[in-house]
Amino acid sequence: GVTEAVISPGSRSTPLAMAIAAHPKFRFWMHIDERSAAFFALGMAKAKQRPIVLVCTSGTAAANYWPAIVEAHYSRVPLVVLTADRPHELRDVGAPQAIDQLHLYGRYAKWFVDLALPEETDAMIGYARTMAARAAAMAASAPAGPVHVNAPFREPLVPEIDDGVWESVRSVSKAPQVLSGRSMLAGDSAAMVYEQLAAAERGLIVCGPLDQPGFAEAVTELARALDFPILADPLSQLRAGSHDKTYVIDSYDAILRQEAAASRLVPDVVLRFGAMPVSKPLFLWLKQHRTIRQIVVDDGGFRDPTLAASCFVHSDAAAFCRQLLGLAEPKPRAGAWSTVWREINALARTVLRERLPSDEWFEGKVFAELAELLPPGAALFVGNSMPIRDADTFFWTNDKPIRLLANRGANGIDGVVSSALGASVVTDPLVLVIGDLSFYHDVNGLLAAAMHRLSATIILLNNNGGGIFSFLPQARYEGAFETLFGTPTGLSFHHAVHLYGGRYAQPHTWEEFRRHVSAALHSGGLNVVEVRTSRAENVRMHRQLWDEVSQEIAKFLEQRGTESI
Ligand SMILES: Cc1ncc(C[n+]2csc(CCOP(=O)(O)OP(=O)(O)O)c2C)c(N)n1
Ligand SMILES: C=C(O[C@H]1C=C[C@H](C(=O)CCC(=O)O)[C@@H](C(=O)O)[C@@H]1O)C(=O)O
Ligand SMILES: [Mg+2]
Repeated sequence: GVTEAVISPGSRSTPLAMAIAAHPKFRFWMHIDERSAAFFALGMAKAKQRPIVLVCTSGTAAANYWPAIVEAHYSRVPLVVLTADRPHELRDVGAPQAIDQLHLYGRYAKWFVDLALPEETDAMIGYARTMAARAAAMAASAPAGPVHVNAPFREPLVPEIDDGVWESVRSVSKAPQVLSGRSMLAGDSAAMVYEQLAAAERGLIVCGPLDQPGFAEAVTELARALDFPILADPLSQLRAGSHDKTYVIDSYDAILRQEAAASRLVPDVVLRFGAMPVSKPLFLWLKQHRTIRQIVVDDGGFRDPTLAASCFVHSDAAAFCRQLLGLAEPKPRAGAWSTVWREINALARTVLRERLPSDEWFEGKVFAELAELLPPGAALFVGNSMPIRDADTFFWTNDKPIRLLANRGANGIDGVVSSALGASVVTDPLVLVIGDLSFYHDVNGLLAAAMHRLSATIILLNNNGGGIFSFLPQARYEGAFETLFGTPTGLSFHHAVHLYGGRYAQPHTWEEFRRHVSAALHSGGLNVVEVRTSRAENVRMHRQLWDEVSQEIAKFLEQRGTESI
């Protein structure tokens, strides 16, 4: 089932590149810069949810894959990394373009193999096929991630390809796991977890970054059965779509910044699916209240930075929801708990939406605008730093099926352009919202759009530096701040956009913004819409909105009286 590859040019990788080019079922994309190539493959694999092959030659070409492999490891994206290498006799003897590629990516690769040199015998061809199937299966198996296959070749490197070789390869499948009676693992997880959920008076479901078809329907049905509100991260795929959003809370980041609300809305139990959400107020709240019983459902590992989870369930998220639903007895709850969450959420969202500036530029407003502008079926790729946090606060629930993607494994500002362009191969139209330093960091990733005629609309939020640092304590150190943290570049990005054959626009009003984005969505190709903002103004407007939300919530709680919620 692996049929796509991203290949970077090299000589030692000739056998791999020519075999893939000749293979009747493979599609491949050439990418000259291996760092961008790896992020491009990452974005494609993230969107396809299937392993993508990377091919490069030996030397620092292979080393350039590193950042994307780290991101793939932490965001659980399947990659099969094929690095060509010198044969053993040319290793560590001063031969050209020979670096130590053994376990090059360390523990960031789920599996590593240094292949035997090729031999044209049935046994060795069988070995190669088994290694290929094993690599694909290891990359795809939960938790998914990158695998590294190091492939030494001797000269001559040009292969003689006989079309007869394309016979079916090995297959790998997985049967449902049945726990033995002697298993170290707890018994029937669903029954054990359901018992805790049913006993709770104040339950919450927290959905972190997850991208699993069917999960939104399953978890919202579970929320209704349990009468538990769902705190939905923008990357949980619960913010947009046709599923029931009655219980979906989308403004919890702003709500939990309000002390009175945060202290009165503490749950008894939290059932969390996937990684921790982006919201730092949510993370600090869960970490602070150690009485909350936290149950983490994940497809493996122990992702709990609060260090307070009492129970880990390794399972497919949607399947576990269905198991819990199978146990759920209709137990109508008074509804006060979920009602107050929904009322406060509606209040917070209304204040945020209504108090958005109508004329001034404000970075958060881009997400409120995109929720209206994006057509059903679009993908929204969100850059790290402020864009992902603004998506959390200002991309509210809506009924259009819009898929939200980001590189939240290691939260890097590198490779974001390339990852978005890789995803654009899978989902069209695709819009990327990215900051100026992140855009600068991977501007040469735009070559992929020119080389492969890709379509993507890039909304470049240019506040001339690292806007997020203005929200942090470092901002108080006037002297060093701009030099060490703001790092303004003063770059005019339209030159770069034109270098890669893109269309560039810089709107001066929100009406022009809407017109340029709509035109880009219809025209296809590479379009960059640059919005120039001020970091200082951005901080002021965020804080003003947070204050206004807090004041309105305080009034709401006062009206409700002091009774505990
Ligand atoms: C590869 C990498 N280098 C540095 C950082 C630290 N970092 C996080 S956000 C940020 C600034 C991002 O600036 P920009 O892309 O303009 O977004 P803004 O903060 O302005 O929204 C930096 C340097 C990082 N996360 N990843
Ligand atoms: C720039 C880096 O990332 C840090 C940026 C902001 C985070 C933060 O504290 C945001 C506060 C908020 O959302 O209210 C910070 C964090 O998550 O602790 C990130 O580390 C960096 O280089 O780390
Ligand atoms: Mg910036």
